[in-house]
Amino acid sequence: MARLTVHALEKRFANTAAVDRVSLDVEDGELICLLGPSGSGKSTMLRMIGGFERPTGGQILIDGQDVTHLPPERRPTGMVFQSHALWTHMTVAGNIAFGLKLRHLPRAEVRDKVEWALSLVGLAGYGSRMPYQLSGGQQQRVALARSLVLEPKILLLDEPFASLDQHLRERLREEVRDIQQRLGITTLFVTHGQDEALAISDRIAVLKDGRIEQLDTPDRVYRRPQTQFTAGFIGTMGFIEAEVRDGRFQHPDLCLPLTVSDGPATLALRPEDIVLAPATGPEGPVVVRAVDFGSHHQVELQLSEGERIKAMTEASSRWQRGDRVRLSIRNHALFRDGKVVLSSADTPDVELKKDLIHG
Ligand SMILES: Nc1ncnc2c1ncn2[C@@H]1O[C@H](COP(=O)(O)OP(=O)(O)OP(=O)(O)O)[C@@H](O)[C@H]1O
Repeated sequence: MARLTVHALEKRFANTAAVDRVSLDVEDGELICLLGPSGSGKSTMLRMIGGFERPTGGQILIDGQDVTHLPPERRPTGMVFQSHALWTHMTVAGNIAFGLKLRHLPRAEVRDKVEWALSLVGLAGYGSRMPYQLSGGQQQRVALARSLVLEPKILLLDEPFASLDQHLRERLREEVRDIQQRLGITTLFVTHGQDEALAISDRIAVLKDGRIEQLDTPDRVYRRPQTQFTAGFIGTMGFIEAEVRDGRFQHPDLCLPLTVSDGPATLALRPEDIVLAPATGPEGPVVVRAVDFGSHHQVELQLSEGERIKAMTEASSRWQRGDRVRLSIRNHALFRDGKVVLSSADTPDVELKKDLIHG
């Protein structure tokens, strides 16, 4: 068990800050996903923590010890990269034992630890195989075992399953989460997959342009996004722009009372927070696409001002292209200048929480 503290960590390449004075505390046994679009600085941050990239500023502490300037092999960290990078001329057991042999451990101890690591990743009995005799998923398991066998205090995973197909990726990330929880190992996991982050994290750090936009539990990142960027990046979100005047969001398709000051604002709606009913007149949003996903339908709507938003409806719903609807809204959030000014999930006001029907 260990605690990782990153303080004002910075990496500048010429004029750009790939990581821009980021501070982060990862608690004992916690798994934090670094989530963000391509180029947001996730890998650079992880590589600095692992010792593979030299910071241009800031500090990295593990259990209070400053490791900022130590080489990778002198840090209590284990890193797994996107490409497995196994030694092709060595057996699976040889790959896993390599780091232990550098530590000059007795042969019997090495053998026991390799067996332990192999069974931990579900590859008991595979020790004598060569890497080319394994599937991509099995090779990544070996890469994970090779890291874990050294019993690092901090596990660093850089998109470890990005090259695998979706089903395998889902299975492996669940296995990694199980192993991580069983060992109680403090972990940073880089991904640009929001599903992956939501599925396995204790907390998610949403990165944008080298900075943390929001650091929160998956539930809060999804339901209480603090910035419009986070709201749009995690899950599906529809945005509608209009004026707030006289305590109402002034949009022809929505009659929404809001307790915020007057001025332009952006309303954000999740598909599952929109309820559809048949329109009572010739006006209102129109269905432009209805897709059957089996478990539910997704209905794309064009609003009166031309905006498009998505609604999720029950599998039994029968909406078709061209249908006119009226909207009811459950949870919603309001943004101004990219920052949240109101989130109905945070509002104790019962009036705001009950369905609001177009009036
Ligand atoms: N060696 C380098 N030299 C110059 N710029 C670099 C170097 N490495 C990374 N960068 C830049 O730093 C920024 C962050 O890159 P980084 O690889 O950390 O992002 P990322 O979020 O991991 O992206 P991805 O998801 O595509 O891997 C990018 O703008 C990238 O172009």
